[in-house]
Amino acid sequence: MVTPLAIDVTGLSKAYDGRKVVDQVNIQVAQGSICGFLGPNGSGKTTTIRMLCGLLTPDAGSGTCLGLDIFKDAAKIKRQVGYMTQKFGLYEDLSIRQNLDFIARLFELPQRKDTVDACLERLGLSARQSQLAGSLSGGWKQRLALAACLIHQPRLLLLDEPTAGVDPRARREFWDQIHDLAAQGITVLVSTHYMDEAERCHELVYIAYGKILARGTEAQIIADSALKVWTLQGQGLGALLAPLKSAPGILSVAAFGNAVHVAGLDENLVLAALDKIRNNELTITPNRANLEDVFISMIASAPDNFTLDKIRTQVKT
Ligand SMILES: Nc1ncnc2c1ncn2[C@@H]1O[C@H](COP(=O)(O)OP(=O)(O)OP(=O)(O)O)[C@@H](O)[C@H]1O
Repeated sequence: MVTPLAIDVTGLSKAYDGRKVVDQVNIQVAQGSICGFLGPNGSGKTTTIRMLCGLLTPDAGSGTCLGLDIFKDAAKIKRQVGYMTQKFGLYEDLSIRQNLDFIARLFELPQRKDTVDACLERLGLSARQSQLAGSLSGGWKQRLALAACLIHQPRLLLLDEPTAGVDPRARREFWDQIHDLAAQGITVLVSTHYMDEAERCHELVYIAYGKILARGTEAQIIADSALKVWTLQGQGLGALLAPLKSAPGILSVAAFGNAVHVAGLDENLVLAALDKIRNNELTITPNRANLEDVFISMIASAPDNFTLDKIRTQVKT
């Protein structure tokens, strides 16, 4: 049986002041799947998410969220989607329970007290329910924010960098919750800058300069990139980084602990660059690309719309 799509949009576009910040974006996410939405700052993730949940009207495109038309049924979509914004959006001078009760009123949920109790219980917030939201640590604030976007039992969660600034343990607990929710059939589209979180997603979409550059599972994206990577270890690595970065054909040079990853698409060019710095102190071994190598290399080789815009303006004037 084919799993229905919770998100199925084509050609989504949005421009601000004549500049396309989301450009012909297609996203399909199967129901119950966790899709990681990655991309550098300003690449269009928030704008896309806001178009999906009906908060922003696309300039162009078509499609459905939860089977509802993103243009005609925006109000209905909003009621069935949980949207967690980048910034903590709850009332700091209300307690955890009061915040959840407030949201339950907004959604006009029946049996409000029982609903809030169940939500507190589900997110492990019952013992802290009287604590003011403003006095919570980052991890607990994030848990409350997740509770707030789950209270009306949405079928789709749109999470915009939900774990920014949260410690590793709280992040791990958060991701365990996300997987529990997906196992219950809830679909999740989550934007993140953390590669370990990307690895916990069922599938990934990578956007840069408003355009989707890659999609698929982690393994598919790495294989499709055809990126060649070598690992360098040894003395004096620090001094070699600058010359390597500027060598032709090198798309990414990154230190990982005591090793450096050097990546490029053209094996001959990378090997030529490595030959120039080769010495007896260095060990150079071919390696498997990781997601970070792939994404950094994609940015290095992607056309920068904003630079292009600048050039076009200069040409006109
Ligand atoms: N209301 C707006 N008016 C003008 N420009 C905007 C507006 N909202 C977003 N932008 C611009 O659109 C581009 C995409 O922004 P968006 O917030 O969608 O990126 P993002 O991928 O979510 O970034 P980040 O990872 O930093 O959150 C940016 O250049 C941003 O400055």
